[in-house]
Amino acid sequence: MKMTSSVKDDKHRSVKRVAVIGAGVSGLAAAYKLKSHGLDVTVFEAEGRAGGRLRTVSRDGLVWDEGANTMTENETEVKGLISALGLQEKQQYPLSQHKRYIVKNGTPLLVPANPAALLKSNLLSAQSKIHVIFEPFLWKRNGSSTVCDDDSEESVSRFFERHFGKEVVDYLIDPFVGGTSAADPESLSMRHSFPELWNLEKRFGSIISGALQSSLFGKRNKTGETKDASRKNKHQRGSFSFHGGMQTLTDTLCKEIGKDDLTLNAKVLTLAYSHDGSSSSENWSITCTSNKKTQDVDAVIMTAPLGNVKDIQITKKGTPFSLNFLPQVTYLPLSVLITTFKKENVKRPLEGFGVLVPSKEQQNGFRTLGTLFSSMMFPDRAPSDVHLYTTFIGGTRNRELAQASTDELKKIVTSDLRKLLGVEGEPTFVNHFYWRKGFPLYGHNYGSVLEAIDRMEKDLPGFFYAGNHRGGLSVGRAIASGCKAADLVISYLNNASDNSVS
Ligand SMILES: Cc1cc2nc3c(=O)[nH]c(=O)nc-3n(C[C@H](O)[C@H](O)[C@H](O)COP(=O)(O)OP(=O)(O)OC[C@H]3O[C@@H](n4cnc5c(N)ncnc54)[C@H](O)[C@@H]3O)c2cc1C
Ligand SMILES: C=Cc1c2[nH]c(c1C)Cc1[nH]c(c(CCC(=O)O)c1C)Cc1[nH]c(c(C)c1CCC(=O)O)Cc1[nH]c(c(C)c1C=C)C2
Repeated sequence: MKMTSSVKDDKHRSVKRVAVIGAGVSGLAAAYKLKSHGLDVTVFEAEGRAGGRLRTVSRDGLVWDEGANTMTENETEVKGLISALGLQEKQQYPLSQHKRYIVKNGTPLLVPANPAALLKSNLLSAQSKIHVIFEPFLWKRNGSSTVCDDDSEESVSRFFERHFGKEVVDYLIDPFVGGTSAADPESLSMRHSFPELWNLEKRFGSIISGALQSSLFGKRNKTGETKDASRKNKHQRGSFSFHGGMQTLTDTLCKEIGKDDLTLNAKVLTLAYSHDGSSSSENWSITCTSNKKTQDVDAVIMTAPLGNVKDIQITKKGTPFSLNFLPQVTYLPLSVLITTFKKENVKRPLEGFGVLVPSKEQQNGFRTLGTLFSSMMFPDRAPSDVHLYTTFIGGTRNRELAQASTDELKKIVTSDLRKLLGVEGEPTFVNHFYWRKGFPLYGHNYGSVLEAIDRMEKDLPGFFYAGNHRGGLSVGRAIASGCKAADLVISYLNNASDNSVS
């Protein structure tokens, strides 16, 4: 009787089989790439739906995203994927997306888009503006006289305070990191959150002169790298979504991968590596919740959050492979509240992307992290007589509040939007989605998390890790990480075949 779903005696079949664990955007991008390369792929997804943190809902004439709302095309892998899927026509660019607001003293102020606007803006005091202009000279006097050494885990707040002063941290950096990671600048490691700026300091000292010198150098340099960069800029039209919401991307990926190769409600429980030296094929056996049968594959791409990987029982050549070396990853909880208000009840609506609330503004009674002006960005996502808003609550700033009831959060959101936009009365529609583990924190121990991922890959041949725990939190970075893992699998399998032939 055949106990496994693969053909055990067909050791030298030419088509290799790969398991992708997790059907978030990184796993789906990896699976799509492997399949396009002619490999057999099975995607295992624990939940009853694919998409992970890309999650769009369409109801009552509204379209909203409960996870990622927009993405960028900064990574070449993203551009390649969108074009391979033929999704360019479905890309939806937000109206007035460069208008972003930060709250100061209770009032939303436009974020300055360039240095001249910064000088005119009320977001910073005259003293802070001078600090920014003279950063090339002041940063050395303010901070330690030497550039930080590689191993220290300096926080984002300390780094920027050394360069630009406290007010810049409080009213630019704090809201920016809140709106891109739900974290606060004290908890984040500079090296892991802003590696480019971290390296810029190492090269040039001053951030401003470093940025100027590297852009000048880039303009003078006529090498391929510069041409690439300018080509890239041409195509960078900012953030975008898709018609129908962000899930259009993962739905399209699922369609291309095909139902038969995507198993939902299939939480992976065990992974066994059993290379016996006789063949390069089918070294991995997998069991999951949906199917008691073992599935045999040649390589594995893991995209489940590291916290979940710890729950998987892994064995190597019959012996338990302990994952005790994986450090604890801190996760940030987040609630996302969708509200609509009749247009006539919003007295001071703002056009643009959205508004961010710095931590300091809690002293003025604000409790949310920020709100996206969803129907201002995408007018087709709500009936024309209402405004649709997407508000974020929780993160490191307020872990408890992230878990509050819908009713309590509705009051908090309404109160903040009353102060910011002049909403009156109750929202006409409310929807609440709670992410218990919304984001991994790129905190001060993040170096050890990355080392542990490297160790897993080194000790487990044919095992590759991808997703937003490595190399960045954004959708674009997750896609790039999935595509890179797929490339590594392809060369691993090619090498394995070459070795088994010789
Ligand atoms: C509220 C919110 C807003 C965001 N906004 C933006 C934004 O505007 N722009 C942006 O660029 N990024 C945004 N992000 C970040 C971005 O959405 C994520 O970083 C990205 O989608 C992560 O993709 P992933 O594939 O790495 O992980 P995930 O999407 O988390 O996918 C991992 C999958 O693995 C599955 N899984 C777990 N354990 C197992 C197991 N044992 N077996 C099988 N499957 C398993 C999970 O169910 C999940 O589907 C946001 C995230 C959140 C939470
Ligand atoms: C207020 C909370 C949050 C808002 N969005 C997110 C949170 C936690 C999640 C999020 N948004 C973006 C990313 C990707 C980050 C990246 O590394 O690219 C994540 C994880 C996109 C994004 N949102 C803002 C910026 C500046 C970016 C980067 C891309 C871009 O510039 O478009 C700012 C921002 N986020 C929120 C609001 C209301 C807002 C600005 C007004 C909500």
